[in-house]
Amino acid sequence: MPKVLVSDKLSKTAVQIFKDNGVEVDYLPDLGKDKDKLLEVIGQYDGLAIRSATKVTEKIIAAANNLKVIGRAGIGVDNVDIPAATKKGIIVMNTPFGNSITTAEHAISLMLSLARQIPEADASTRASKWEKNRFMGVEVTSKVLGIIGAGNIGSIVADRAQGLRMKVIAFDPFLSPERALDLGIEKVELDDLLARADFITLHTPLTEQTKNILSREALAKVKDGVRIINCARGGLIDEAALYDALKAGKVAGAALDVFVEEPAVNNPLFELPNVICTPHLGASTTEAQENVALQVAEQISAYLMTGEITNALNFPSISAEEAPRLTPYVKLAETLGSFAGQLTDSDIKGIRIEYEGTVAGLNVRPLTAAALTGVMKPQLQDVNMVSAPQIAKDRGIPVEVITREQQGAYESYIRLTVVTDKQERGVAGTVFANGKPRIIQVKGINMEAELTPSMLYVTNEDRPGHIGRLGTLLGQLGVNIANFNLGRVEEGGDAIALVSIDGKLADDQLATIGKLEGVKQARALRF
Ligand SMILES: NC(=O)c1ccc[n+]([C@@H]2O[C@H](COP(=O)([O-])OP(=O)(O)OC[C@H]3O[C@@H](n4cnc5c(N)ncnc54)[C@H](O)[C@@H]3O)[C@@H](O)[C@H]2O)c1
Ligand SMILES: O=C(O)CC[C@@H](O)C(=O)O
Repeated sequence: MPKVLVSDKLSKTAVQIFKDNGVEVDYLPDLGKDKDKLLEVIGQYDGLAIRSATKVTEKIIAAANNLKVIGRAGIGVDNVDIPAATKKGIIVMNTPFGNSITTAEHAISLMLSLARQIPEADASTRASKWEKNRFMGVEVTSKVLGIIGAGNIGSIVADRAQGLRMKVIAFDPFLSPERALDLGIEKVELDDLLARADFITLHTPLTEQTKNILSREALAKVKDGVRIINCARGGLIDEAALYDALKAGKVAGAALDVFVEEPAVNNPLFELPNVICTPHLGASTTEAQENVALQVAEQISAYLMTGEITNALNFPSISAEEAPRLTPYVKLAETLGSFAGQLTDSDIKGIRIEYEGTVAGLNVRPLTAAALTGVMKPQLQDVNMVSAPQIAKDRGIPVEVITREQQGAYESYIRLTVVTDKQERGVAGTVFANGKPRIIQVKGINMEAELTPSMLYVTNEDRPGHIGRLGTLLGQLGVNIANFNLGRVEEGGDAIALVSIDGKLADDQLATIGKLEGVKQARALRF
């Protein structure tokens, strides 16, 4: 039974879902904050469910020898070292929609709080000051709201702001004009947004491009008296520059849910009266926390129990319907890769994978990942479908994928070609009705062979007596033949024998076979 650790404070709904799905679960909501303890125990788990407190660093991942999946109950995965997880073959998934409405509502709440200085007015009233003249607010109706990042949350904010009769403009290089039209918002450049917005709200992830998107220079370009809201990530605004702009009155107010350093305890911005702060509460509603806990537990369970992949950030999704249809082809692709990988000694210059017929209509990305796994496994023990594409990329191995409709006799087949300096070696296979992979062609030579755990691969010249000599030699070596498959280019040309044998060939047995008259190459293959 797979075992999952919940190391952050997730709704207990998650625990019940894991149990209902047959997954063992340890709910230790404070463990994530204790790096040393986490390092000590992580090796026991197949899955890890987190929010933002657990930092899944390279060191934690290195110690996570059984870990297959990390699930973030939320959106941002900046607390997970995704490249390290990918290299180790660990799926990283999030729940991209579960807290979007809640976060958008928090942004709107902060905007209205800024407009009417609600926190300060509240504090003053409780202090028995009744400062009715001090708190003069602004209306939001007809004001321009500038949204930076119009994705899931940004577009919900746009919708709610339109309900408040605001004019919404957005800067998002990935927002298509059609989508902007659908949302009823005006797509603008950043400088235009800075110059026109009465309120600016940020909804992008923190990336190299978005870091300090509200920099000192950008803040110098804003409309005087703008109000800024950040419910996305600390680091999108240059906090020192914001401090100066607030002090100078260039920015009338800022409402911040997120900070460069979190937990934020000594942030200079706290001194300013025109700043409203919340402690990263964007996703903190009962509804959102139920949603994300439920989703992450379902997603992790599905992956561990059935191989279904949803919302993975480092692997293509595989739906519950697709998973059973893909399984035999995953096996075929990995087997073809393994076949070619075991026969490849020199540097790989490229890999070509052709999908023809029905298989070409499936989601071929997992199949390609499986084929690459097969090719690389003989050289690298720790490679799997998650890490293989990245490893191929890191090693500069170009991977070409071709899909086409059925042209030949087979309803479906996959051909994998490994290109080296010396040659191109192609191997093709299909899946028969029993779901088992079968080889149908090797190096352009047609043959039909089922792949069994232990095989002998021999290339030779097609000469009379060769098969007899090979059979006799195997008998003399005490090797039992389970199946003998043959193919040749033409009479007297290159030929291949693919022999299923019982047990494993020893090195000296293989060397003896290699010396047999007419044999060009002899290899032991394991599947
Ligand atoms: N405060 C919280 O508790 C809380 C809760 C949920 C999400 N978040 C954060 O909110 C942010 C947005 O989440 P989302 O679900 O809307 O993400 P999303 O991926 O749906 O949307 C992000 C948008 O940003 C845009 N973008 C990317 N780079 C950009 C750039 N350089 N300039 C302008 N736009 C750019 C993208 O095109 C996309 O449309 C994330 O950082 C997420 O972590 C915070
Ligand atoms: O888990 C949380 O409270 C915050 C989540 C939020 O930052 C997110 O990116 O989803």
